[in-house]
Amino acid sequence: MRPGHFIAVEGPIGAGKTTLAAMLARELGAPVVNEIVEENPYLGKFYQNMEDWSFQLEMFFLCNRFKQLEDEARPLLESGRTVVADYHMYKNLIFGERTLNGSKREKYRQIYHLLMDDQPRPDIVIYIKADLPTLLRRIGMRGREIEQAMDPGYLSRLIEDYEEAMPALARREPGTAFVTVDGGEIDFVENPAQFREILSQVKEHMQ
Ligand SMILES: Nc1ncnc2c1ncn2[C@@H]1O[C@H](COP(=O)(O)OP(=O)(O)OP(=O)(O)O)[C@@H](O)[C@H]1O
Ligand SMILES: Nc1nc(=O)c2ncn([C@H]3C[C@H](O)[C@@H](CO)O3)c2[nH]1
Repeated sequence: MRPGHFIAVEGPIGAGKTTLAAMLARELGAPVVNEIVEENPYLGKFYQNMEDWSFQLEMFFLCNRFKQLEDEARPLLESGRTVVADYHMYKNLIFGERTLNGSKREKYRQIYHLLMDDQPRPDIVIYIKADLPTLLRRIGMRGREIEQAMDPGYLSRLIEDYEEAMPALARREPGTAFVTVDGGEIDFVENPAQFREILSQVKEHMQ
């Protein structure tokens, strides 16, 4: 059987990852792995006081993603299915490097490698980039209460972090296909032709 593909959608907060992952999964008849948001006990506290809560929050995301990759994605991929995820494991490092300092950052890096180095890695990554006004508008529209306290400066730094991290990931994993979507320009929700264009690029990499 042709082995399944592991497709990850990435980008800064509110870029449209979950939305695009669901649309792609539907078209490809693939199961989707979504990161856990609602049951996260630290996210609201973190947006009110990042310094106090960053380590707990990053560890929570890391452990949840480890469990999902291990328990959900791996068995599906091993059975030959294609899987779509609304995150790439590398996201943990992007956020961890931004929110953690000193010895906590170093400990977190070590735990990241311990947990993630032997996890299945996506072979197709879709990077949705978007500018600050677009992200702020979407986060506002989505209206998750806890996110309304988010510092726009944090979001703006994350946009820059992603702009550095995605090419770095591409260099580190030359076998991985990257599709970049300009989320400020391309509207895959409102414009079906633009969604089909993304889908056809993904399908090309699945040949
Ligand atoms: N291309 C788009 N056009 C219009 N609205 C969009 C578009 N993409 C996403 N949205 C809307 O923007 C909001 C954020 O989208 P979504 O939840 O998919 O982002 P995300 O990247 O998964 O966010 P997070 O980083 O918080 O997980 C949602 O309300 C969604 O309906
Ligand atoms: N600090 C931090 N580290 C992560 O690994 C991480 N992954 C997601 N998020 C935040 C963004 C959205 O508010 C919300 C949903 O994506 O959770 C994160 N925050």
